Amino acid sequence: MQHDGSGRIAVQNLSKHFGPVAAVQNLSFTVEPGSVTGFLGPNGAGKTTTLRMLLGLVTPSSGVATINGRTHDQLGNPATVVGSVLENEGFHPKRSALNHLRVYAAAIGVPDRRAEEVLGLVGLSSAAHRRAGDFSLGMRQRLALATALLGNPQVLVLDEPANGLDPEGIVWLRNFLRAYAREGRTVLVSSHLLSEVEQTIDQVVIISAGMTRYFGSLEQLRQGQRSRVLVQPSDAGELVKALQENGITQLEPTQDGRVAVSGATVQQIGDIASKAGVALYGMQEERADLEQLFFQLTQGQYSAPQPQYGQPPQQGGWGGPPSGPQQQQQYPPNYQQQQPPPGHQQPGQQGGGWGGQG
Ligand SMILES: Nc1ncnc2c1ncn2[C@@H]1O[C@H](COP(=O)(O)OP(=O)(O)OP(=O)(O)O)[C@@H](O)[C@H]1O
Repeated sequence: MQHDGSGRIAVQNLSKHFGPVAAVQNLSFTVEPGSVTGFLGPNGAGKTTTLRMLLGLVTPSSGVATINGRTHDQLGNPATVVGSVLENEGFHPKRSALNHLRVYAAAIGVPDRRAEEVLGLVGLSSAAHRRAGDFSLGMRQRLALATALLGNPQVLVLDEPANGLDPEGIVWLRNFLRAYAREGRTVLVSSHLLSEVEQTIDQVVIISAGMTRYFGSLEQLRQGQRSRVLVQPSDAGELVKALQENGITQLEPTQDGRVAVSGATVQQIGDIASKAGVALYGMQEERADLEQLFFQLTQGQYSAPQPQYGQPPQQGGWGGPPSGPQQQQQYPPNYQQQQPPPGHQQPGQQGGGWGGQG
């Protein structure tokens, strides 16, 4: 069947329920060719389920996931459009790497010589005649990637590809994926660790509890990092009151007894404290790194957010009622970017993981 050849992945209002478990809830995002997109979320966020729906392995409860404007079953010979490596894919342990690839090459109708080519692409030529059962985890991942590449696909979907790779392997994979994307192809890489893929990806889709939390460029996410000031006052209650009276309301107690103030400069805080007669014993500016931000965006899946000042006091005024764990994160508000940046205006998409094209 014809498809539009765009290389675009589109996920639109995708949901999947397993009995009472809402694994994926109304996810929408798009992944464009020419860049590496990270598909990020904590364990159990719904990444694998989303990727499996994209790859035609799980039927959505509602919504649709397409590649080139088509669902997986409409792609004709899918291995020539999308190569994937999903978790826990096995190889016949006694078969050599080359023979494994030849079997798959025959299955998708590509010539035998392609098996040798892809072994070279993933740096496994010297192990071509070794049994896959004797491979290390890193080598098995390379072999899975080689399998995914057999059909020379326009789209590559990898589930947690860095698992089992040594540092050298991670650098190699990073360079490989970036070069692949530079050829105008689409690369979607899932991970539960932002730090693991931060240097590889340009775009990012962040999900938590089956819902989209952020979707856009990594650069934009970086620029939006919120800084805060950690203040050690003589009287926390008085300082909080004074700041709130001056319209500064993003205040949280820290575990070490300080007050974390967002949305105000050191100078503003100092001036307000001084006018209120509150002595300050120290102020420290803290800039959230990307990993902290990722955690903030996704932590609602398992734990209640940090307590905040300002709402009906509890526990001596140190704990306002947090938003519930399943709510969209409130921090920072502009990160709930359901509106993608320019070039990402299409409704929904998602991607997959390490899935050797079977
Ligand atoms: N076949 C299934 N039957 C029942 N529940 C399932 C099934 N597959 C996934 N789930 C549930 O759906 C939710 C999302 O799981 P999923 O594997 O998609 O998350 P994930 O983000 O890929 O997590 P991880 O990083 O741990 O692989 C989890 O609560 C999981 O237990």
